[in-house]
Amino acid sequence: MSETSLLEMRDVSVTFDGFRAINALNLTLHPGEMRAIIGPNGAGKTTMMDIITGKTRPDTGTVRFCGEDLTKLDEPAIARLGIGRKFQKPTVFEALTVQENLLLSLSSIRASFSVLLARFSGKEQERIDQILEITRLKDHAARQAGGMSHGQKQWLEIGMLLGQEPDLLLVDEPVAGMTDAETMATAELLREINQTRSVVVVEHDMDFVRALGVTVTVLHEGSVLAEGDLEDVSHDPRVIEVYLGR
Ligand SMILES: Nc1ncnc2c1ncn2[C@@H]1O[C@H](COP(=O)(O)OP(=O)(O)OP(=O)(O)O)[C@@H](O)[C@H]1O
Repeated sequence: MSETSLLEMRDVSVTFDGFRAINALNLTLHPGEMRAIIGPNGAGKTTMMDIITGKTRPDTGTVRFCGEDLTKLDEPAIARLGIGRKFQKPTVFEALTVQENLLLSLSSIRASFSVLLARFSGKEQERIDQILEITRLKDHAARQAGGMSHGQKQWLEIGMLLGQEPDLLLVDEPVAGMTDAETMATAELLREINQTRSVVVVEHDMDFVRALGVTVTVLHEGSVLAEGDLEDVSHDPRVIEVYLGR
């Protein structure tokens, strides 16, 4: 592993029933970096996230995070190392308030409904307030999560991920189904989070990816097809052929 990498995937391949979903994939993420992953349907984006989080084991190759070999660890161990994932569909506790959802997510508290009945410390309230601020949910703390808009639920779930204090956040299609204003606010929100944490975000929405202003990795047939600024990769004839020009 190079000294400057936070996450390094080398020659990673995985085959499902003879179909090679990830094919000699190489990816290096530097500490503090935010990376956008794009690519057509079936390119292997979700499978790549599954490999990083330990949900899928690669057939060959290495995956290192802070020097640790992730292919030897299970999902809870990888989460404990500091990798948190947000799936596409929000899965907040609808019957609880925004604040209660965040309280349950805090890494300092053992997630259990009994914590809702117990007193929690000023330090925990302080962290919840910080997360409410980052996720633009300060004015909604006492609202029931089920009554929030789709975009607000996504922000709450990003907030719940922050509650686990991961060093690296993996975020899967966060702006699908959002309004344009929510999409731009989400780009801003992730940029703020990226001031203190590393982020890998998979997204199809090019306006959102442009607003992130970060290096883009284009996946195609399980490999990296191109990498660079969105402007550069979007002018790459190979990328136009397989993805942007369709
Ligand atoms: N468990 C599995 N068993 C068999 N095939 C799978 C499995 N998981 C993924 N695949 C296949 O691997 C390929 C890559 O899928 P993956 O979901 O990683 O792509 P993706 O880039 O995330 O696509 P999308 O943008 O549609 O979410 C697809 O052809 C998919 O059908």
